[in-house]
Amino acid sequence: MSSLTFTEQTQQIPIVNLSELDPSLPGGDQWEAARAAVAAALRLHGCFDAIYAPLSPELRDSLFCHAVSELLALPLEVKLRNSSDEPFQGYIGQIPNMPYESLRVDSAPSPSAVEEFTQLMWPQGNPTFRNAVIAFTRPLQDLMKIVHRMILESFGVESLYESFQSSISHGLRLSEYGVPFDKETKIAMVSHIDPNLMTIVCQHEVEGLEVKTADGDWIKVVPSPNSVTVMIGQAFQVHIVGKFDVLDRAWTNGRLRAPVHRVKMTGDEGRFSALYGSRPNYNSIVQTPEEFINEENPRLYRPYNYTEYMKFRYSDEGKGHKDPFISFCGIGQETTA
Ligand SMILES: O=C(O)CCC(=O)C(=O)O
Ligand SMILES: [Fe+2]
Repeated sequence: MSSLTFTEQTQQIPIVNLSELDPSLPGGDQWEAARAAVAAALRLHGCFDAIYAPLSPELRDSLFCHAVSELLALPLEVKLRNSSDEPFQGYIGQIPNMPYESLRVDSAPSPSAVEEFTQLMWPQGNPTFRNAVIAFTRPLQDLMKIVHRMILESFGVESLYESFQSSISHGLRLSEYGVPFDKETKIAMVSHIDPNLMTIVCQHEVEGLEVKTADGDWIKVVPSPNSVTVMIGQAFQVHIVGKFDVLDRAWTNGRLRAPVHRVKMTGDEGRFSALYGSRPNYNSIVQTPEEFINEENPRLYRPYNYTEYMKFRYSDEGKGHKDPFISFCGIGQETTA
């Protein structure tokens, strides 16, 4: 018998089937119906579960049953080679009271980038790992293109799609969670909003991801072998900004919201997840397009340098702010530390 409460069991994030769609062939009844469902889900929750058949259970198995466990089992000094000048863009781990480790394959599924990462970890080569990462990430890249395009279309700015795509970078983060040290809260990753544009989360068997609703309830995202979870990040919120979408990220009755989420592990098993993310290019400026600004919707965020924001967000100074994002680029909004 499950120990979940009635409320937790009955709430779930929307599910949208995008299996039959091709990012380079937008349009048609099926596309438009799916786009309406995606737009509604992102307005309400900032996320949804995408069923996407090209990401087959076989591709997921070859990533999680072999590649991820082999990577995370490497000695620490090898994993530390996955370094980056930008905060949280390479190896993450060794955080006090947090049994969590994670590495990032920058620019996956580009074969040369994945090969470079593989060589860094296994100088003798590891074609099985490289191929599993490329095969797993390719459909995720298509899925992300579909959702990016649908978002721009749903706001009538599809003409910005090509320039938007060329202003962003991608990466695959592979993570392992041990059983949380705090047996009471069972929190494995504290609640947060992703700073990037979009994250697609693939949970492997063991659940943990939870998303906060506008009413403040936590919804458990149950892993399924056929779906992945698509989430909006803060930078997209700036691109597609809503008049009311400030400080508390309240339900805006309109535009998109970047959802607050966390990882909570209730069982006694470890957990793997893979996150495919898009973010603005290194040192690029994130700016709400003029198309979204008018008298009723004044600019809410100053144009900001994404890399500089990442540095601020994770600095001692940034951590002291209630909402480092608003402090960094909010216009006329509360900035109290
Ligand atoms: O592992 C997960 O399910 C989500 C992790 C997450 O939210 C993050 O790394 O930002
Ligand atoms: Fe996150």
